Amino acid sequence: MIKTDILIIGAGPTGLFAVFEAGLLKLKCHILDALPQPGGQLSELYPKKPIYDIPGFPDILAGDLVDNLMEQIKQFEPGFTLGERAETIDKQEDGTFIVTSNKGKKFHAPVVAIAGGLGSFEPRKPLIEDIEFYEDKGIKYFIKNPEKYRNKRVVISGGGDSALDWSIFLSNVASEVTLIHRRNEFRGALDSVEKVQELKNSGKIKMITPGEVVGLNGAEHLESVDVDIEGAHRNIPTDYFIPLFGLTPKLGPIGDWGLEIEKNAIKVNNSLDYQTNIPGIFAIGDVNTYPGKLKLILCGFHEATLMCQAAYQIINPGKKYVMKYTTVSGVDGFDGTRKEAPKAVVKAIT
Ligand SMILES: Cc1cc2nc3c(=O)[nH]c(=O)nc-3n(C[C@H](O)[C@H](O)[C@H](O)COP(=O)(O)OP(=O)(O)OC[C@H]3O[C@@H](n4cnc5c(N)ncnc54)[C@H](O)[C@@H]3O)c2cc1C
Repeated sequence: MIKTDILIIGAGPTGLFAVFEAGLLKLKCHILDALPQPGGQLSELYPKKPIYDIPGFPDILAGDLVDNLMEQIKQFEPGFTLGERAETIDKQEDGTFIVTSNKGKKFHAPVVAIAGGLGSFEPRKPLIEDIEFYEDKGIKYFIKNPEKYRNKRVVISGGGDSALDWSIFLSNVASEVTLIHRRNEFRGALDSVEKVQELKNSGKIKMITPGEVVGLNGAEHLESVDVDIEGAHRNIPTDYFIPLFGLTPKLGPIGDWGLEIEKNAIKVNNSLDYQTNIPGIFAIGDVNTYPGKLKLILCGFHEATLMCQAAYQIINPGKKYVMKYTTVSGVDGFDGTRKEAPKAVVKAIT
């Protein structure tokens, strides 16, 4: 049994930053994630994409943000259990919780913070015969490492941001990019649509609209796709077919924990601390919902911060906590490290 102060379910940016904020309050965290690596959507869906709305970073690659968060929390020595899914939760008589993973591992904590994001990632798959046969033999639903596609022929289908953004990105990597969408209009950001149009005009990508991939060919590996273009059929030789039709959000087992759920998200009390209808269980980041909710990384950071303050009160009932700036108090890592507050600042404020 692993014992900790806060069990965090989900190692996305929200869960990772919660470790830092908890550490400032001298609370220990253990993180459980179904994926084999930390970072949530950032590592799984777009590690090589720049993010432009992280305060203080004019731009930062998603993968680098995850690396930075891991570096920032190292001093608080969080425990990690990766590649295991939180399956069940049992409330104990003393109000604490025991969470059990799908592999039978048990975690005991007075506070559980669900930072499960979209839940388990389930790509929307097109209904094409034999599609399962070609999975990992030329069909990909996520792009993890764009280098895999260097000098390869790629067919992307979809009409949203992912399809547009990856077509733009891979136009500089792949030997040939063909973007296929079943309508003439795209749903993505206007500047991405314009960029794709420019790339098409300059011959850097091919575009087929309206069109739909309806058949897959190849003996051992995908060799070509059949496209229906308003009733006419065309065969396009390709090494990879990447249907980017979005993800079906699935809360998974957490959906059966007795939490109030609204549209696949966990309802929380946003005016205070992101606590759910079960005291001691919090939901932070993309997984929660409340009036005005924005699914953004920086909002997850904020929610994690307030959640930790409330967790402190549950773990240390009646103990008063006075918030101090890190510039004033410094940071005492659990690993014995100390980041000193600058002396001049301490003097000016105390
Ligand atoms: C293509 C794309 C581009 C984006 N660009 C931006 C941007 O520019 N700026 C921005 O602010 N946001 C952006 N976002 C949104 C941003 O990625 C999310 O807001 C952010 O990832 C939410 O973080 P999170 O930690 O709450 O959840 P997630 O990142 O989704 O992480 C949740 C983790 O929980 C785990 N998990 C779920 N259920 C369980 C379970 N039962 N047991 C164990 N583990 C579980 C999952 O495996 C996952 O690792 C983008 C999203 C996408 C898809």
